[in-house]
Amino acid sequence: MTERATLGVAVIGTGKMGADHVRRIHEVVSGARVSAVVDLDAERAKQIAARVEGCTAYTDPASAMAAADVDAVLIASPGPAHEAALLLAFEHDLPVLCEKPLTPDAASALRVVEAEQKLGHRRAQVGFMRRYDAEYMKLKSLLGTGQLGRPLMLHNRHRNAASPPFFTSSMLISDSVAHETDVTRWLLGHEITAVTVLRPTPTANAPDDLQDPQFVVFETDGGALSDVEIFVNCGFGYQVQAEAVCERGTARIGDGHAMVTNMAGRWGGTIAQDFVERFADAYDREVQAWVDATRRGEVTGPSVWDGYAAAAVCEAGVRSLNEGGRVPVELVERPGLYG
Ligand SMILES: NC(=O)c1ccc[n+]([C@@H]2O[C@H](COP(=O)([O-])OP(=O)(O)OC[C@H]3O[C@@H](n4cnc5c(N)ncnc54)[C@H](O)[C@@H]3O)[C@@H](O)[C@H]2O)c1
Ligand SMILES: O[C@H]1[C@H](O)[C@@H](O)[C@H](O)[C@@H](O)[C@H]1O
Repeated sequence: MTERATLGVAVIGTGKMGADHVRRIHEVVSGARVSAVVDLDAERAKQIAARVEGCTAYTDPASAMAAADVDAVLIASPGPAHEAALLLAFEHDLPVLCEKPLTPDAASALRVVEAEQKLGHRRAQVGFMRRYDAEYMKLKSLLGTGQLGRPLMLHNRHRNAASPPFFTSSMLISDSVAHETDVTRWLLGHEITAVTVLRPTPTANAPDDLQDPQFVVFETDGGALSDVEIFVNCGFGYQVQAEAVCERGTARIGDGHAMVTNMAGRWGGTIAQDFVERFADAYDREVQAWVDATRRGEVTGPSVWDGYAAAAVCEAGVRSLNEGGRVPVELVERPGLYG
């Protein structure tokens, strides 16, 4: 298959993540250029477009996707807007990189799976970027060697310095723990079969009515347990850690000891302050891999099925959060398109 010339990408949503992806495609990634940006906020779209020569600002995704210089779409609008943008991209048969979550609930995610199946070929990759993080990749490859034996448990910690004003208790699951649903499925190669969410007394540092932190337990069809401490107003920085406990040993990532200093009777390092800093390399690798695959006419990386499975697990998690107890996860049969 011949490689396409430079890929013209439309970035939909130019907030924190979308603006960072525009910078990435413009300055870091090879083989692509930002030919369009879309934001409901016209002023914001114009400001971001002005950073890239030849980039047009739009306020609606349909006009951008119809433009002659748009070959592919990167969706970075909020989760509830993803379904409409994905279905529109499929109508134009355009390749898509869609930020997580695929959609915020299982029914809408399933509609996306069905729409892609109708196309008859994979078109979209979901932005579960931890699969491209050097530390997670090392852990995945170690588990793959079998040296540690069968994984029994996975302990995950996911801490944000502060949550944005629009964050709700359900979003700790559907927006944040969405990452650990994918990490658990990907690292262990198991499906998650049930979710239990426990509610410690909230921190006084979270906005009123926000259940923060939460403690989540996943059960898997391979008999493993994966737990997640999700704490989005920890105050001190951005931390993502994982420890696999296996039959013959353990392996841990995310301690972030890039440099340790000793000074004035103390030792220590620094903690990243947000995801843009902590996962910078992973986002670069993810977007480059998407551009390269797209130019080869392929779709690789986390699939729409992975996005649907994560949405179904998160929906069960939100039910457990609101109603209490253990909630089983029901998935439809996996279509052949997803192997
Ligand atoms: N992979 C990661 O680590 C990571 C990190 C942060 C955010 N995200 C994801 O990226 C997406 C965006 O998050 P963010 O933090 O940048 O949000 P944000 O609120 O900073 O930005 C969203 C932008 O989208 C615009 N918008 C809203 N609805 C739109 C629509 N229908 N069409 C076009 N534009 C629209 C808003 O005006 C805003 O500028 C979310 O899905 C989020 O979960 C992923
Ligand atoms: O949308 C963001 C993003 O996915 C981050 O990676 C995660 O740490 C945050 O909790 C979430 O709100």
